[in-house]
Amino acid sequence: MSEQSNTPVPSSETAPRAIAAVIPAMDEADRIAATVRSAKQIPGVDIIMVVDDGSSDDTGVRARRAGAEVVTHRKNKGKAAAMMTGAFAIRNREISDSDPNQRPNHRALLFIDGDLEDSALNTAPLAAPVLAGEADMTIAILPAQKRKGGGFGFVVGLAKKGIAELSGFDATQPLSGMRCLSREAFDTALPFAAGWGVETAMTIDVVNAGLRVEEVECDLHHRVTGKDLNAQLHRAAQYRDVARAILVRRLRAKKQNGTSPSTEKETTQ
Ligand SMILES: O=c1ccn([C@@H]2O[C@H](COP(=O)(O)OP(=O)(O)O[C@H]3O[C@H](CO)[C@@H](O)[C@H](O)[C@H]3O)[C@@H](O)[C@H]2O)c(=O)[nH]1
Ligand SMILES: O=C(O)[C@H](O)COP(=O)(O)O
Repeated sequence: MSEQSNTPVPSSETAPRAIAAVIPAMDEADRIAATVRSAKQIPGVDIIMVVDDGSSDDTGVRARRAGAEVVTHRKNKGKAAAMMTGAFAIRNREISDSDPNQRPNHRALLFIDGDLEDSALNTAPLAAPVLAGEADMTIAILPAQKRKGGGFGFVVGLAKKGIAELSGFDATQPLSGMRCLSREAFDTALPFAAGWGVETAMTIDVVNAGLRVEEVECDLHHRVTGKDLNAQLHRAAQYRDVARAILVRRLRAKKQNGTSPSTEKETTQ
C-alpha cells in the first residue's frame, strides 16, 4: 500500500456522503448481471450506473434487469468515454434533485469494471477512505488471478514508468481501473485521456494536483487478457492509448517549464 499526501484533510462538510458506482461495459452480457447484483451490496452505494458502450450483445438489458440504471452509447466510444458518460449522468441527476438554493452534495464515484461478477462487492474498501475525507482517490490492488494472463509487461511497464516520471508516484498496478474518486479528484482528472489511457493519465493528474492517492488491496477477480491474436491487438491498443496519455502530459510539463511544443492535443474517444 502506498500513499501520497500534500494537502490538508478536507472538512467533513466537503467529504461525499454517498457513493455512485459507474460501470463501463462492452459485450459483458455473461458477467454484467452478477457484477451489478454484487455492486448493489456495497455499503453506501445508492446508484449503480452501467454505461453500455455500444455492445453487440444484451449487456444493457441484463444490467437493467439486475437493477442498474443504464445509459447507452449507440456506438462504441471506448472505456474513458463510457466512464465520463456515467459520471456526468450522475452529476446531472444530483443537480436536478438538489434544492435550488443549496449546492448539491456530490457523491463519490466508484468506477468498477463490468467483468468483476460476484467480486464487485470487494471494491467496498475503496470507498471508506474517500467517504472519511482521508483520501481523494483510491486505487484497487488486485491479487494474482487464478487464470494467468498472456501479457509481457510492456503496457504495465510503460504506464508505471510514465506515472513515476511525471508525478513521482510509484503505482503498484498502474492500469487498475477499480477506483473511487471524490468530486474534486474527478474534476481534476477531466477531460479523461482517451480509451485505455484513462487510468495512467488520471493518476498523474490527481497526484500533480496535490490530492491524496491511496492504494487499497481488494480481493477481486476479473477476466484476464489471454494470448491469442485478439488479446495481442487489445494490448497494442492499450499501449497506444497509454503512450499518448503520457506524451500529452510530458509536453504539458515541458510547456509549463518554459518551452512551447506546437502539438498538444487530447480528446476522449
Ligand atoms: O470499448 C470499451 C472496452 C471496454 N469497456 C469496458 O471496460 C472495462 C475494462 O475492460 P477489459 O477488457 O476488462 O480491460 P482489461 O484488459 O482487463 O484492462 C485492464 O487495463 C485497463 C487499462 O488499459 C483498465 O481500464 C482495466 O480496468 C484493467 O482491468 C470492462 O468493463 C469493459 O466491458 C468499455 O466500456 N468500452
Ligand atoms: O494482460 C495484461 O496485463 C494487460 O493487457 C497489459 O499487458 P502487458 O502485460 O503486456 O503489460
